[in-house]
Amino acid sequence: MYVAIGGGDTVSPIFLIDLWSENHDEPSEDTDYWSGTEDVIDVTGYYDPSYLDPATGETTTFINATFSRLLNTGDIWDTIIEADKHIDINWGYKKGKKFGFDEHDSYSQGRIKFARSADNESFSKEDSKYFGLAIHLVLMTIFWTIMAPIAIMVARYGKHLKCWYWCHLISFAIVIIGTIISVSYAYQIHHTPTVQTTKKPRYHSRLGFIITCLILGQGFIGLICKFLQTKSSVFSIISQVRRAHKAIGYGLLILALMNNTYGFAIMSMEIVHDIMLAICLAIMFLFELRHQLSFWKPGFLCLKKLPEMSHQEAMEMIEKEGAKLMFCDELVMNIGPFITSHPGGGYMLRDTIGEDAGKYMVGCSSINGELMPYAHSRPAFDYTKKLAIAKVPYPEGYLEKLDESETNNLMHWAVSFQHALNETTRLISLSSPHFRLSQEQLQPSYIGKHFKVTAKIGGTAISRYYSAFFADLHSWAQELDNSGKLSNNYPACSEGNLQLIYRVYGLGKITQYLSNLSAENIVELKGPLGPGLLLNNYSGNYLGFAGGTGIIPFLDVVHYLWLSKDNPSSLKLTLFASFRTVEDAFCIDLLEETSRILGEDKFKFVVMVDKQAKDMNFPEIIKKYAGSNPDRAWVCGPSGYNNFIKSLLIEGGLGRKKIIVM
Ligand SMILES: Cc1cc2nc3c(=O)[nH]c(=O)nc-3n(C[C@H](O)[C@H](O)[C@H](O)COP(=O)(O)OP(=O)(O)OC[C@H]3O[C@@H](n4cnc5c(N)ncnc54)[C@H](O)[C@@H]3O)c2cc1C
Repeated sequence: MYVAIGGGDTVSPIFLIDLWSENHDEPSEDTDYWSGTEDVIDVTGYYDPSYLDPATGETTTFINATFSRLLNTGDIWDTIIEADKHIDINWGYKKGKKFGFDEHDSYSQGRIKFARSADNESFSKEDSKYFGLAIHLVLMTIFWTIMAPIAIMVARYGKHLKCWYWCHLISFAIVIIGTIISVSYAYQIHHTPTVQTTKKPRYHSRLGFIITCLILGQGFIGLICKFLQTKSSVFSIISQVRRAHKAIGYGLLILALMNNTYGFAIMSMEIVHDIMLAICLAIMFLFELRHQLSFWKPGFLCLKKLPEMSHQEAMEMIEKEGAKLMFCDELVMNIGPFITSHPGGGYMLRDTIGEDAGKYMVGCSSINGELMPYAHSRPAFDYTKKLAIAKVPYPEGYLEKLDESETNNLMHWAVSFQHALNETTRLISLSSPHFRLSQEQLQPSYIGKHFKVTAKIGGTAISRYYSAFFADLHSWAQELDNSGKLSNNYPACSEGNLQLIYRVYGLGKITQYLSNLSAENIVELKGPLGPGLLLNNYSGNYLGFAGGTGIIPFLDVVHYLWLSKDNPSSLKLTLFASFRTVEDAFCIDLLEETSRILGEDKFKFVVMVDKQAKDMNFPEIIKKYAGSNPDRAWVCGPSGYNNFIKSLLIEGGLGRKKIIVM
């Protein structure tokens, strides 16, 4: 209930009007509302603008107003006054002739008790309700304009930080609990029947109610999301729950910021709110811009300061210390703190420790081959830099640099020639005026490394990886081919040229691009990259599993065995090669003939084409070989194939650390 008291600039009678307002807007008369009645009765008193205060002897203004009102008027637009209980009262006044609500010079609030006896009367200048609502406003501002955006930004931009999850969880736990308490408190001190509420308070309370219900659910979904990311390996469920959590989170933030707008408007403090909201949105916008465009790249700058670490050293850390390391091109990443934060689920990273993740990042492989390959976004590539703990130097001597100013990060090689090994498989020979492939004796550590080919296709840069090899297939075939049995379809390797073999896919982006290149066309390359076979010396007993073009890294091992046939060497390889069709197979006669001449105790070669694998009970054979305790097993093929072989090897008793998945 408002009671407006009006007067003039001369000693005059006063008048009072019974008004109602829920917020700090101009109130309307009760009679303007539905079923409202004028309930101020028996008004007497006067307004004296030059009243002589007997206490101070000074002239001042004085209002004397006496009126009656039933404690319970029965009008829903009047507060029920309970006798002997404190109620809140606000007042404002102004000097001047004009009567209005927006020009009060002074205002304040307090508490008053309408007492049954004089002893019980009380009045104090303090308004508990106003104070309570002000606290609610401050808390909601802190929670939703500061803490919630920080918690969201930590989750969006800080997943590489160890503490991000706890920051997110604790911040939101505070926001959730704080909101529920503050909203309940605000409702307790300010519950008003819906029919009495005007537009802004009504929207404010309804939105507040929706937010309070949603935040509890959101907290619960957040915990489920974390549980699934940590424990589950069902990608579709993880991704749906994560998306729901994200969508509700953003929705909640928008609703809460809208509701803060109403809250501030009710308190007539729009300007404060607008400034805070503008700052909050500007900060969020800048962070997002940076995230999307990477215009400020601390990760990139830090890269130069990273210590160097070889693939071997990183693998030792994995084996001996249980470090959770992974490679991405030249970077060594510590993915430990990130495992359960990976949007696709922690299982994806757990399964690929020790592997080069570049293939998953660029979208030419998917985990276990179960999903469609997914080309990661630019921000995801930035994460690899943030997670990097070291940089692998390019192997010295692999490529001879003819021009020291050139870098392996971005090389341009020209096509010398392309040669069809079969209907779908091509050998491409590349030359460069700035680089030459090593002509020295082949270092074991070079074997199995790959190069990254990048091309702009349809305006987008697409990258794929291709294994390089050193063996000169032509002279190898000639040396083997005493009886003229070989197909002799092998091109001679030009000195210093880089050789890649690729299978052309009908819809394959990069293989279509490569197959359309002619002599002298330029190919953009980065490399050599990847751990390769991690061979330290030419000794040991190894198992090799090659799926399709996965046979390429093994060519150099077998070629070494061939070249060293007259020297005693303790290197032994058993190689299983699988092809989908006979037409897909290549270099088979070369490897079979080498095996026949060297003998199976040096190089055993088993080649299978699709159905053959079933006929010969391939899984049992793999398990048997795994049980023969080789020094290491190399698995190189599409990710589905790799995963299949890896699990059979583990089932057969070979330790995970002995299996190198390429
Ligand atoms: C370390 C490493 C080394 C490698 N070495 C070699 C190598 O030496 N030689 C070699 O040939 N390959 C190699 N690969 C594989 C190579 O990187 C490419 O994945 C392969 O050449 C296909 O690339 P692409 O761009 O032509 O095909 P992509 O465009 O990636 O398509 C691949 C296949 O998927 C199909 N496909 C694509 N998109 C869809 C879709 N939306 N729906 C259904 N099907 C689709 C295509 O038709 C094609 O059959 C290697 C991979 C890795 C990780």
